[in-house]
Amino acid sequence: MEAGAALSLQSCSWIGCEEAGKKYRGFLLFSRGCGEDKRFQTLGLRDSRPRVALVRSRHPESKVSCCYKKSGASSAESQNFNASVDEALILKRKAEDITSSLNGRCIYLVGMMGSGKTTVGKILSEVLGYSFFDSDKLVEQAVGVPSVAQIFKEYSEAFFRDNGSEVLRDLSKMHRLVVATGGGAVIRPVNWKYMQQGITVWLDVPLEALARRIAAVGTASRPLLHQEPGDPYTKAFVRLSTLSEERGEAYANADARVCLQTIAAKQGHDDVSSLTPTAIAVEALIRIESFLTGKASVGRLSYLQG
Ligand SMILES: Nc1ncnc2c1ncn2[C@@H]1O[C@H](COP(=O)(O)OP(=O)(O)O)[C@@H](O)[C@H]1O
Ligand SMILES: O=C(O)C1=C[C@@H](OP(=O)(O)O)[C@@H](O)[C@H](O)C1
Repeated sequence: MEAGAALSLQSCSWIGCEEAGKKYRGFLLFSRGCGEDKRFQTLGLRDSRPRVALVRSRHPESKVSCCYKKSGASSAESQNFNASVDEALILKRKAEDITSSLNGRCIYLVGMMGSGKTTVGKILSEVLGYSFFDSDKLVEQAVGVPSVAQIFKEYSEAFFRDNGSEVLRDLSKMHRLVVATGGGAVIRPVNWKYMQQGITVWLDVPLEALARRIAAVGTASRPLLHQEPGDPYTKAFVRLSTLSEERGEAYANADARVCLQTIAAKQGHDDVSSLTPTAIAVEALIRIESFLTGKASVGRLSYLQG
């Protein structure tokens, strides 16, 4: 289903699209003209569980964003995500270059917690004229619990992962979406089956940078980091190291790899913390283009066959 079909249902209405007609028959879709974090709404109960549906984005038109102010950043991490006008133009041109070969296929961003899937995903969605979804937020909506941490606590990690798979399955039937997946989505082979309906992109960020970013915002929203002792940076670094070892092979299954160290090297330095999300988004488009033109693939199916 074209996401736009669902997205075009701005006000209170019954779902009329083909897929919704089959699957979500009889559910009332409503939109309150809300902001970007409320582009999806819980519908109603089917199989005794709430479902999600897409509603119109307030900003469906393609546009270039070049300034991102982080909220809640510590002074050490405090920075404007200022992309230069050049970067913003390069991003726009690159997006125009690949639009026709993308042909509406969805983009699934995978990577460790804090790798920038949400931040970069929003930029990509805007410049491509796609809609953006965070699969964890859709799980929260579907379960009716406001945070992933609370889902882990009240139910279990397995319950969270089951719901994550259902969300990915539903999204895989749609087009023109950028999806920021949860960092652990890659561990379930069935999720790859869903994500490979579109193009998967791995944001490969050094552990030190991940831990720095997570320490800046705290570990409260990331339940897998709660158990470790120590200060937020150490907690994050220790746990992320183990997770990264466990998952390295899984991330490498992505169609395109965006390696921050490589981008920094291209820019003539080795400091990944100076890379703007826009520069990372540009690299993502370059890698997607290489994948589409058959010039590069990190290894589709290798994880599933292994
Ligand atoms: N390029 C970047 N440089 C510095 N900080 C970043 C960058 N990209 C994202 N961040 C910050 O890192 C944190 C995690 O980013 P987020 O996009 O939420 O990651 P994910 O969705 O992969 O968990 C956020 O505080 C975000 O502002
Ligand atoms: O790596 C993981 O297993 C997880 C990553 C989190 O998502 P983000 O990658 O968006 O932080 C969230 O799904 C949950 O805390 C588990």
